[in-house]
Amino acid sequence: SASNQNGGRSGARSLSPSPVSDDLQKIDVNPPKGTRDFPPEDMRLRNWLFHNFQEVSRLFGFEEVDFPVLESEALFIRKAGEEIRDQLYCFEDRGNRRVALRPELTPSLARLVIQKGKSVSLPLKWFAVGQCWRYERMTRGRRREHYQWNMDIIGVPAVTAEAELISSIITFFKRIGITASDVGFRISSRKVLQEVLRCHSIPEHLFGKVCVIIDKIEKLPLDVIKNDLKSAGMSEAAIEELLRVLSIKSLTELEEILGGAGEAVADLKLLFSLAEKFGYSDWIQFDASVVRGLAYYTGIVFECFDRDGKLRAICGGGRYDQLLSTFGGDDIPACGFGFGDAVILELLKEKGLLPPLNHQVENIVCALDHNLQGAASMVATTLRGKGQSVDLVLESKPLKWVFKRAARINAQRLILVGTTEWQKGMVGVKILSSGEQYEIKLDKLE
Ligand SMILES: CC(=O)Nc1cnc2ccccc2c1
Repeated sequence: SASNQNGGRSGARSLSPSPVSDDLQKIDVNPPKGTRDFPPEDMRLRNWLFHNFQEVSRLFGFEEVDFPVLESEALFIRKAGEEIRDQLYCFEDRGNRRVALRPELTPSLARLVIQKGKSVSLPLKWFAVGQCWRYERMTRGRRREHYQWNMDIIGVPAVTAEAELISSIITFFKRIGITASDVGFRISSRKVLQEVLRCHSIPEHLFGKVCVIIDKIEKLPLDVIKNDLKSAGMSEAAIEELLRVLSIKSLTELEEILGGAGEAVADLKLLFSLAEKFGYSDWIQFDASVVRGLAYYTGIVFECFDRDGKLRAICGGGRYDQLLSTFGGDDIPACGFGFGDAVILELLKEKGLLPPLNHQVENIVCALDHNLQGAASMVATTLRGKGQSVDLVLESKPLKWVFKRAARINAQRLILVGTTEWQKGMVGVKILSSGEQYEIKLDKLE
């Protein structure tokens, strides 16, 4: 039946109040505090970055997984005084459930592994790229969300897993033009701390909390660190020994202090020898002061830093052999890393390595007469059927407008549908880079 544009409701529509008139105030067009929109130029850069994350994950044989951004708050409640806990974006939902926007991906991954149980065979090599959230008082003006690339190997106790993960990150860096003179990895093992704490018979349950305190050693004054360690239950002697061990800068020295029998030294020696075989020795260094700020790491920990020292850690990770069992799962070893989308872009900007990305379209199709709009749609559909991208001009516009739009969208070709040509089943083609112009039968167009 003939109906007007809006389905015959025009009469009714003009009578009902327009939504804006209810209250004249304009909505805030900016995104919520600490969050970002991704307009096309930013989305192109994000897609380029994520494509590289995904390509490297593919090269390493990892499978992609994803989880809800909303999780039970319980997944992230750890009593080790972590910053990530203080800033949890949590709330009570309409069903009175305590929920949180995930601040990281690893707990969700652990949850899914446990949920899958025996139905998956180990080892698992899973990756995810997901948005993570924190709620910070905007006093610090920092972002409340970022995207993280995570790679995890579940079910491999040997440090061959950590060596593989570090290799994947270096593969990523090489793909985007970052070299070993731009960044490096500081590597240590929390088993170093563990052995010191055991020597001073510090109870195991303090381990996570001590690590979280130590992780702040570069950010807080030493006496504050010492006080926190004391109130965490460490003796003066234990604190002194711990701080001394943390200042060790070589594996040889570490072996002298801890002896060659411990797992810490053995793990690190094996990791560094594997690095040699992978060919990335000049990307890594031992640094006993690296602990990372997440309570659940139990072994090797690493973080990537920019050698100019201008930026925060680019990425970080480590072994978390107890996380699954703390969630009630089996005692399954695991290790992984998180790689945020913010610092890496700052580094690429610094290095002049941001890729030039612009919007491209192969064809812009335009009817030269409003009676040929249908014909133009057929031409667009034919080209799209051949895998060609088409920006179809949807209203009758002066040619000047069409050329301007063609330039703005970086069209390679202008396809003109004119009456005389169309009667011969032909269209006009203009190659916009060369200006070359010709007519062609539609089915010859590709
Ligand atoms: C540099 C940056 O944006 N960091 C950042 C931003 N948002 C987050 C959100 C959750 C957890 C960590 C986060 C870290």
